[in-house]
Amino acid sequence: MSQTSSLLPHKIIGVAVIWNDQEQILIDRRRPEGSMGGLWEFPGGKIESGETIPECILREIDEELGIEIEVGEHLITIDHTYTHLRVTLTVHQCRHLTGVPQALECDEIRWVNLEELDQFAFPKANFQIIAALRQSKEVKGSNFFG
Ligand SMILES: Nc1nc2c([nH]c(=O)n2[C@H]2C[C@H](O)[C@@H](COP(=O)(O)OP(=O)(O)OP(=O)(O)O)O2)c(=O)[nH]1
Ligand SMILES: [Mg+2]
Repeated sequence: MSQTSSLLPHKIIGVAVIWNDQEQILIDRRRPEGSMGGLWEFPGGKIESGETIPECILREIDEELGIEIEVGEHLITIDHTYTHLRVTLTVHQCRHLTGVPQALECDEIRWVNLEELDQFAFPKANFQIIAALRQSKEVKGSNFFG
């Protein structure tokens, strides 16, 4: 890690890996303008003061996609330093409950399976999330809640 990382802005982010009944995961493409524009991500966003991570995830998913989810177990927490920014991504396994996802704050959304994730361009920190998802599937022999 670079010695100047403490001078960078630091964002604390709650991130949702949302599964549906077809064992697919919801991903969204960031808007073209702005940081990491055009890259795919797992939905989520910045924690607000007084919130827990599960509360942040529930709020962000309602704001960004207009759906209701169940926030399940913690998958992984990643601390990653980009050139301009440090992020702490706390990732939870989640289950889609109700509502059809809408691209309210992103460019595009898709349901994909674990194997298909490699076909999409994600920010660098996400390689660890995807690796953790694959490992979790191997260990448990199922994706989630299964
Ligand atoms: N939601 C989400 N963010 C990710 C992922 N991977 C990754 O590096 N990030 C980074 C991108 C952003 O810098 C940050 C997410 O915060 P955000 O979406 O609220 O931030 P933003 O830059 O879009 O919004 P803002 O500061 O302009 O309000 O975390 C991911 O899989 N999901
Ligand atoms: Mg966001």
